[in-house]
Amino acid sequence: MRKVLIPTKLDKFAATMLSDRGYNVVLDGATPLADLVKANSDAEVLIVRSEKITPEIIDLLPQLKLIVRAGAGFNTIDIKYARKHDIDVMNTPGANSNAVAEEVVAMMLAASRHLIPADISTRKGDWEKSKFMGRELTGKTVGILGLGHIGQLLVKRLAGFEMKVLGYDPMLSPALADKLGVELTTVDRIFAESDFVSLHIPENDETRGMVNRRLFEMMKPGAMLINCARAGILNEEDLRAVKAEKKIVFCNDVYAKDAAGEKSVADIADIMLPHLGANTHEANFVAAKRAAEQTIAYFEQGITNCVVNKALPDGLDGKYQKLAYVLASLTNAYLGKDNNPNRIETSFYGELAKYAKWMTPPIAAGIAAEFAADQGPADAEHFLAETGIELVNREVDNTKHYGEAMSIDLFVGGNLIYKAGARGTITENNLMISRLNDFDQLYLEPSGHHLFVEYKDEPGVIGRIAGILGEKNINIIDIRAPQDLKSGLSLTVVKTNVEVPDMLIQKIREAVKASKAFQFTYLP
Ligand SMILES: NC(=O)c1ccc[n+]([C@@H]2O[C@H](COP(=O)([O-])OP(=O)(O)OC[C@H]3O[C@@H](n4cnc5c(N)ncnc54)[C@H](O)[C@@H]3O)[C@@H](O)[C@H]2O)c1
Ligand SMILES: O=C(O)[C@H](O)COP(=O)(O)O
Repeated sequence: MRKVLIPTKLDKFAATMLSDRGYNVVLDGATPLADLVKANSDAEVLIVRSEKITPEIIDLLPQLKLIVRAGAGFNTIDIKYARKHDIDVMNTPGANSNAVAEEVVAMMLAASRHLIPADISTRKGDWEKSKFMGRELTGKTVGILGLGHIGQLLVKRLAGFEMKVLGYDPMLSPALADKLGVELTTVDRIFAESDFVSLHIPENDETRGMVNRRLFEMMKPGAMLINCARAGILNEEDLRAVKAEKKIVFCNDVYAKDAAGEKSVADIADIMLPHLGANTHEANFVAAKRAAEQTIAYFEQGITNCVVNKALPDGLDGKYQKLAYVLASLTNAYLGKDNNPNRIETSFYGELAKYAKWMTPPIAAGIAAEFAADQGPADAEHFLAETGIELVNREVDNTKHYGEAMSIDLFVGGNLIYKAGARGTITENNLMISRLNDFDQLYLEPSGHHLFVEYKDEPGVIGRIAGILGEKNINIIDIRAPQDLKSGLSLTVVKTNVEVPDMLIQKIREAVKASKAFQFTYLP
């Protein structure tokens, strides 16, 4: 009988459902986690909420196969360490999102109408009506960073207030944004134009500290900032530095540690709650039910679609997987949408060679939008085989001294082979593309919008490209122009402040007789 340990205050429904199915369940939300784990070292499943699951805790459970986070955020679980020990980690996406969306609306209203201080004052016997002059939500602008389960529901819950909704989420399609009534825009514009900014992104290596002074300084005076996501995404010191001057109203639900005691944000938070976002009977029940259902489906049907650490080998910097994605997607764009690759050849130099299989998911995602990069290597290999794409990992020559670099080449066709390829590495902690096709020494940082123009080398071409962009007020941030001496071709890569419209690309193509002209925008 598999043992399931639930060392948290989770609705009893999970324990009942699993016991009925024949699992041996220990549910105890009172005993300290370490004690409980030591007393149940034969557990194969751990179902948790925000408890910190460290390598020490994992080491105490030698038979552990699955950790289920009954909730959304899994930043409290060492998912890489779990992967190293072949332990899958899953969350229960969307199970508590309505509770959080409603909490955000409650905070917006409570802070706008001073409900908490007004209650305290009136209870005391004071009558401070003019002190508590409020503001209305209706007709104002709300900016939402992260439009996943919670962000999208928040848009729906706010519909009655007829607000203008600005949003930023690289994974939200323009079509869905349109349907929701969200104007997709930049993070900067969200902070500059919103009366209310609500954060709904996960905490990870990319988002930690991203909400910082630069953004706070852009905020409108008196605007409200709501953090019901994670403490780590916001730089508290930066907020402290500008809060008074900008009169930012700050509502907060999340802390570095979920525990009693003084809170460092106490001096800057206008409302602070003890991580109440998911704390409703309804959300607790749904999260419990989903955790139990997913556990049963995992062991009895092999269903792993909610596993969040499939593509995470211990010891590999995740930036290399992002690089693999960037190289594959850029190379695929170089081929053009009418040329689908049927063979991928890869070279992994230096230490990267031992992580080759872990690059397959981001490569597959880079060439096929329908494949999600967080799937595991086996899923990716299966997907490529099903799609008819051969994957070849080449022997590499490490005497080239490329360091930790990778090349990805895509091939189209049978007899008449058409190919595109790129090589890249990480330098000074940034992604860098060093070769595109046979254009060497490119040294391009893949971020923002790039226009690629390939043409037979002749003087004056870069000037003509710059002139056409300038006529339309498109600003050039950077230009690279390597040559391929063998073919006599040149490549001009222009980084622009905005996307270059198709019509302008066509004009450039004709003006410089380009063999190739396309624009590419990298995901952040
Ligand atoms: N206060 C609470 O009790 C509570 C409850 C649930 C979730 N949360 C937190 O809220 C977060 C979001 O929850 P969710 O259920 O909506 O998760 P989700 O995974 O459905 O949505 C997160 C969204 O953020 C987007 N995103 C990731 N990085 C981004 C970036 N740099 N910029 C913009 N968008 C980015 C993703 O594309 C995704 O759409 C969780 O990770 C968790 O930390 C807090
Ligand atoms: O990420 C989540 O799901 C929330 O932060 C809820 O956390 P909790 O289950 O500890 O309340």
